[in-house]
Amino acid sequence: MNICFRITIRTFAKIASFKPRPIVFSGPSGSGKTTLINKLFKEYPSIFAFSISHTTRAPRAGEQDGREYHFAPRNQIEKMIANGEFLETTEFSSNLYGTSKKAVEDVAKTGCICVLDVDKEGVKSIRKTDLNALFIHISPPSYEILEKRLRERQTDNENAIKYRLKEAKESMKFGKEPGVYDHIVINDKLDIAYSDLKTILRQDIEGALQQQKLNNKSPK
Ligand SMILES: Nc1ncnc2c1ncn2[C@@H]1O[C@H](COP(=O)(O)OP(=O)(O)OP(=O)(O)O)[C@@H](O)[C@H]1O
Repeated sequence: MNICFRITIRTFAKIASFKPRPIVFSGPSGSGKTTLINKLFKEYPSIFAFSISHTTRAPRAGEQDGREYHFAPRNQIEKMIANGEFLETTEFSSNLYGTSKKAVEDVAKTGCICVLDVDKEGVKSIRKTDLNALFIHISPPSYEILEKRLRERQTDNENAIKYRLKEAKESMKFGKEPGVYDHIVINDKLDIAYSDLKTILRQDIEGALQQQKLNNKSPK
């Protein structure tokens, strides 16, 4: 076999074999998940991507089916749930929301690392599936600092803050349960938390960057 041909086969084998694993972020509201995820997206715009969720809620002005969400009627989503097509679902303000396995696979197929931001129920559901994901818990340095950050964020009224703080206690307890999360990042000083996160994700990021280089070099 000619050497060039052998190298090409090896290259294609590499391209076919590498599939970035999804990263599941979870932690109390206000712990800094969005802040840290946004930093990853900013530093690695071609590496990380969100999957597109399904929802029964009506599209808002400017939203497009298949871009912000897959908009679908309740009976269709319920049928998909019954077929085991979802990794996790949740009901909020009388609307169903869910992340389908296909939506996450679609991201992996592009060579990007799929980012999921879910609550503890979502973590429990995804843990039960065969999705080879990495689970990261983002934790505030303390409950008191979490409360301070939620108040300073100024996005919620008093009732919403009280609700988030109540949920946070459960989420912080859940974060310490053995075997649930692969890593815990304490978000005290933002730069340090981000650097810790990048250390955890170093191999995933390098793998995806490598993959994208191979994809760009491969014959079209
Ligand atoms: N290390 C940090 N130090 C100080 N403030 C921070 C830090 N990380 C995040 N914040 C601030 O705390 C607030 C909550 O952060 P963020 O919105 O990212 O949390 P979240 O976990 O995504 O919350 P939710 O689940 O409600 O979306 C924001 O105002 C953010 O700017």
